[in-house]
Amino acid sequence: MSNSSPYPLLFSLYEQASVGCGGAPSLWTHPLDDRLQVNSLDRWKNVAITAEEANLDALFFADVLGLYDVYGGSADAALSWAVEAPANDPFVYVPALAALTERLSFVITASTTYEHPFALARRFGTLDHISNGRIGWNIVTSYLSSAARNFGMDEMLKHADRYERADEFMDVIYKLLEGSWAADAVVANKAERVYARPGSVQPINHVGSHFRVDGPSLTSPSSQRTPTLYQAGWSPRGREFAAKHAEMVLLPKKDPNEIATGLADIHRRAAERGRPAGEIRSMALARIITAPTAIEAQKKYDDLQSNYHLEAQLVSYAGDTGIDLSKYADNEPLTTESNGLTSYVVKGAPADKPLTAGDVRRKFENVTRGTDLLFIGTPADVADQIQAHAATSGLDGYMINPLVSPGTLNDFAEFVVPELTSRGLYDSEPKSGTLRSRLRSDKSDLLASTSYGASFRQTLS
Ligand SMILES: Cc1cc2nc3c(=O)[nH]c(=O)nc-3n(C[C@H](O)[C@H](O)[C@H](O)COP(=O)(O)O)c2cc1C
Repeated sequence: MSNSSPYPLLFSLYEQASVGCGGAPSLWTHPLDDRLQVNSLDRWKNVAITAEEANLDALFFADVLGLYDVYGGSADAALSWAVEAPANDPFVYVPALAALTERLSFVITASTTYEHPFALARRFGTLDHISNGRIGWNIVTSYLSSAARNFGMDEMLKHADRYERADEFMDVIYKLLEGSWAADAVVANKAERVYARPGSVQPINHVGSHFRVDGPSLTSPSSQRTPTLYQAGWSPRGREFAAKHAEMVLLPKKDPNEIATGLADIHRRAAERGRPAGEIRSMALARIITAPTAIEAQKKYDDLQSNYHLEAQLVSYAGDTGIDLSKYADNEPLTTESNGLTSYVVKGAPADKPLTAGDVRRKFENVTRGTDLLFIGTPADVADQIQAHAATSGLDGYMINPLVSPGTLNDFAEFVVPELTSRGLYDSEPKSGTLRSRLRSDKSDLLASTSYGASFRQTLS
């Protein structure tokens, strides 16, 4: 475990301002699902308030910047199935939701490939102020060619180039948010007629391969300064990035032993940079199907299965990986080359038997997908499964990936939270403070002194 005491576990809610949320792209068609209300703030208010009342740590917003137009060579199927479409801007929802809640934190996905670090630092700085430090950033490099074409590029950057740009992006963010305003910069004294000490606010004069930014930051330091940093790199380059920057890593795997090995590798890489294991917390996405009895839970599963559609899943797979299964017959061997989400490519066939399109289709035949972590059964069964998974994987917590909204969240709050609480696995006491202070054992609001980002404080303040 990454912390001295692994319990209680952390729990957040995974969402996307979309109808066909990535993890369950056809289940918005379920009669009880309310995702068609994506454009209504009331719908999001209900989600946020339920999450806050259940004492989840954070509401996480995934995001994409283009349509899923790989399957069948067009966006038709993605639009028809609403696969990660529409894609509203989470930055617009979060200030409203922060005003409607007091304790819940919000993690927003933002891309280092298509944002500009100066503008993003300003937006995060402002949001962190008005939410009292309840903001996290899911740092992504993006994987859709359609996004590249929306931002004036012919095709997306190669995987390694995306991470290289991301590293420089982070330097600019740290220079602005950690370095450009010293701790004593804001005086805010009406009698002396001084807001900020000019000498304590310094330009950053950043000149790099991708960005030229004079600075300083346009926002004064917020309680966290840099938002709490989430990241989900799994490739060797992605893990190196996580080891350098992330405070929360999201593991795109379900097998607890595979997760444990990946986590150990990230922690080893972090240790080489002087970062102790406890500085990097960890979560995986989890699906939960629960009801008071095992028979009712199985009925819920069957009901979800009858509203699940393989084609929507294949549209999602095509967008994630760039591999279009509509072009392959079942027995055809499949490429596993990807410039997209390399870790999402279904692999695993022995060398002498290439993976076929049929193998991948079969993997996605059921609603819980062969690739996803599922906890199913009575509340006690689910708690047993979570406990066993956490003990083997070493994860600090789970991000609930709703199958049906708001049903999955309501079931978790009603059935699973009391069971986990009674076992000491869930902290159901209302928690206040910044997002970072909730994740860190020392309760600090600021980046750890051993983090790479903190090094920009000394050089520039
Ligand atoms: C829980 C989770 C959430 C993710 N959310 C997003 C997202 O919202 N937008 C995005 O572009 N990528 C998202 N990703 C993809 C990651 O940012 C990353 O590209 C992926 O895990 C592969 O990393 P790798 O290329 O280093 O293997 C997510 C991954 C995970 C595991």
